[in-house]
Formats: sequence, C-alpha cells, structure tokens
Amino acid sequence: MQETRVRIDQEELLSDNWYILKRLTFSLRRRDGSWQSQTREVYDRGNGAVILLYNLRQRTVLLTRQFRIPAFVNGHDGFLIEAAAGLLDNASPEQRIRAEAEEETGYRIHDVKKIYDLFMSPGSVTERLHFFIGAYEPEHKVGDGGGLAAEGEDIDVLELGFDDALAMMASGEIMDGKTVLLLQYLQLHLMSAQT
Ligand SMILES: Nc1nc2c(ncn2[C@@H]2O[C@H](COP(=O)(O)OP(=O)(O)O[C@H]3O[C@H](CO)[C@@H](O)[C@H](O)[C@@H]3O)[C@@H](O)[C@H]2O)c(=O)[nH]1
Ligand SMILES: [Mg+2]
Repeated sequence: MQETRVRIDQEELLSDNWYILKRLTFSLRRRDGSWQSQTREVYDRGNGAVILLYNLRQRTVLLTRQFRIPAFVNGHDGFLIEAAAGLLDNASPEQRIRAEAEEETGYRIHDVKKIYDLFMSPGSVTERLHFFIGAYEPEHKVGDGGGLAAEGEDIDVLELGFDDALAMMASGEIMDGKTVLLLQYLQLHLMSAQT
C-alpha cells in the first residue's frame, strides 16, 4: 500500500461570494521523505461538461460565441468561440451536456459520446471537465439557442465548415483550449483534414 504523501492542515475560506475560493495549507512528503508545508489558493466552481456537435455529411461543426470577461481582461476582445459547455450544477455530465447543448445552440442531440474527463487548470482550479462529441442533423434544431438571458448569456450560434474551423484554430481566431482539443479529436478520429 502506498504511504500517504499529502496532509491538509488548514482550510481558510477566502470567498464564497459566487463559487468557493479557499486558501489551503497542506504538508507534502517530498521524494526524499521530508515533509514540507505549502499554501495554495484553490478555486472550486464545481465540474463542467463540453460537447462538440458535428455533422460528417455536411462536414460542419456547431460552435458558440460569447463574451468572457476573464479573456477580455487578458488581452482578447472577449468574444470567444467555444464548443457548447456548462457547469454540472450537481446533474450527471451526460444529462447536463444534453441540456446545455440545447440551451446554447438550440439543437436537441440524440447520441452523445464521452471521450475524456480532464483537469484543465490543475494548479488553481478544482474543476474536472467532461468532454463529449455528438452528431447533429438540421432536423434536430428545436429552438434558437442563445443561452439563458436571465443569467446574462447572449450566445451566437456558429455553424462552420470543419476546414474553416481548423483554419481559425491555426490563425488564433479560435483560442479556447477545450474547443481546440475537441476539434483536434474530431480531425484525428472522424474527419481527416481536406487537402
Ligand atoms: N452572477 C454571476 N454569475 C456568474 C458568475 N460566474 C459565472 N456566472 C454565470 O454562471 C453561468 C454559467 O454558465 P454555464 O454555461 O453553466 O457555464 P460556462 O461558463 O459556459 O462554463 C463552461 O465553460 C467554462 C470555461 O471554458 C468551463 O470552465 C466550464 O467547465 C464549462 O465547460 C453563466 O451564465 C455565467 O455568467 C459570477 O461570479 N457571478
Ligand atoms: Mg456555457
């Protein structure tokens, strides 16, 4: 049995204004056997899910564009192109991603396939992000999408040619990590790039 290498010594709540920011003091047993105390701020906003909607016949993907203030304050115009995504709010990843895809894009997706469960920013954020892909057809459209206005969402739905999406990734027009990962997954496994 592996000996324990981590002990949480102290937990201090810094903010629970929206999500939860804590300062954790912990002891870590180093590789040489000595214990070292460290303090780190940890942001817990729950877990999330993301889905790339694609159509092989049309060779298209459905993405969203919405304003992200953290990107804005870090040198972007803030309007990020992303695959539909949302926080789980205690629902199951599959249940949540179907609802989120419909709220954000207006498409009701039949089959979704889970591909990864990844930490996206493990030095500071607790979130595990569940990655899905799902095929869509024009007749799956049941609404306009756009997100929940009451929550401040005002989301454009973009149907892009897959090769245009790849070009936008290369040019930096698409620069959201989860979206790049999903486009590359699709390229690798389902659609090879058109030459
Ligand atoms: N009032 C208020 N609202 C907030 C705050 N933080 C988030 N919200 C609102 O909470 C809602 C969350 O929307 P979701 O669609 O559930 O989540 P998301 O922001 O799209 O998150 C997805 O993308 C993230 C960034 O890539 C991912 O980290 C996350 O896992 C998920 O996939 C949005 O309306 C957002 O504005 C806050 O501090 N205050
Ligand atoms: Mg969202």
